[in-house]
Amino acid sequence: MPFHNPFPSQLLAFEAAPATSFSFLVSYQQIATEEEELIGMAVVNIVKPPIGQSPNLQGRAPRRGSVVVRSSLQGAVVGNRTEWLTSCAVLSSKVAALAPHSTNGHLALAAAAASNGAVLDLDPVKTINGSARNLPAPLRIADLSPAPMHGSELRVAYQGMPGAYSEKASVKAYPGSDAIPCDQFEVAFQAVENWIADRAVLPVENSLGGSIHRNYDLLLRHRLHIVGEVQLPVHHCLLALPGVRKEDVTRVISHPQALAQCEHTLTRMAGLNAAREAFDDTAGAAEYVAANGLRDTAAIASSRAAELYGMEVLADGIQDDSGNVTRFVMLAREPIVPRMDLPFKTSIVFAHDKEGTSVLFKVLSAFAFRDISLTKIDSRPHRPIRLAADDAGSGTAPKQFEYMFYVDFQASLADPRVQNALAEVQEFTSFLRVLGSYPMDMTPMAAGVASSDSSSAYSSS
Ligand SMILES: O=C(O)C(=O)C[C@]1(C(=O)O)C=C[C@@H](O)C=C1
Repeated sequence: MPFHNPFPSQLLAFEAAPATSFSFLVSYQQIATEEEELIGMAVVNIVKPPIGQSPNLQGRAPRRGSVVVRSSLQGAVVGNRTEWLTSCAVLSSKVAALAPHSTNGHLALAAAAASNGAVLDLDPVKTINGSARNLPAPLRIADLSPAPMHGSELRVAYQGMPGAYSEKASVKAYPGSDAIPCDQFEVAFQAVENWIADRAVLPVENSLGGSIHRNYDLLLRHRLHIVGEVQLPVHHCLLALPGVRKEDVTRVISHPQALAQCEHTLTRMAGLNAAREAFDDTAGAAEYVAANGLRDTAAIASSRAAELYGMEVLADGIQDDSGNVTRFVMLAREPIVPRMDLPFKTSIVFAHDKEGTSVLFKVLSAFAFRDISLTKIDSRPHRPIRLAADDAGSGTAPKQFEYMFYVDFQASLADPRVQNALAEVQEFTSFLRVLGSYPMDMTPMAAGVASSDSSSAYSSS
């Protein structure tokens, strides 16, 4: 798999074939010398046993570096698709958490599997004194099969664990697809870039918390295209282990956006006096409380997370505003063909290297004079952002400027008004990139299906 390792350790990516097996790439480190040194990477393959059979009955002889075990997760492994995905995510996060602290990565991976019940094949990739990591892997017959073209086979990467709102958004965007959990936003981007997933669905803004800046930075750093949007009503619950009362809780953990969206309600909640602590994602917070048997900690997450991780709902609907909505974008390797017969939105980012506000005024005028409505404008302070390679080499890359401006407007790139406006904008700016032109999510907030990339067979409309 053509990976470079941007992270110091841990889980790098998932490759999901949930019907039969589940693979992910994990790196682990030697910390015995107190210096964190990468000692290996492994492709870990969890094999799903046939229903009703235990793993060691399927004729897979345990090989060197493999373990065949039966224990607590076995029931989930042979259960339905959701349980299978959940157990893959839980098991892989445990392996990723365990491996870096070991002086023997193989043993650590094996031990993690043994404690969770699965057949685990370790296929180590040499990294010490060897350069296997940098050599291209030989093509296999499976690599030549065409990319999946039907909704049921579409692989959609999202950040978080099963039960996260991003998972729900992925399912809303691409009904019938396989949702692939990723531990970080960057992993979801890489999963699409490396053909492990076909799409990524990532949150970009929330009606209470505002923009999710990390993803705007990543949009600029990577070369994926926005091919759709989906808006999801977010209904938060306060979850705790069965029998725990609000009075027992001293700590509430969740994704920072979720904590922000519930801040006032938590402060006013009778019987609750708890510190807040940030966690990677809402469902991950619930799983952490459950897995560690924490009776003094509650998590803010969805009711689905409560079901998945065996938690009880202490309080329901705790977001500060009942109209709490998060907007997600769908990302793909290729842009879609913009259309004029559907309500379309276009997202751009630009920068300028001139002093003052006149450039911004001129850019906005280019849209205003053509009656093009803006739906969002946001700015990010300039930091030394690593741009996608072809932006950096184009000669239009930003040099000295103070802000990157992100603008969404309600029109298609196929519209001549938009093409004229962008031609004008390019004259005032030192950097301009169209992030995508895509169908607007017109579904009523209560339920329904999003507008998705209309050029593909995955279209949900
Ligand atoms: O943690 C999750 O469940 C997520 O999907 C992430 C996220 C976010 O990043 O904003 C998504 C929707 C909610 O607004 C809260 C959290």
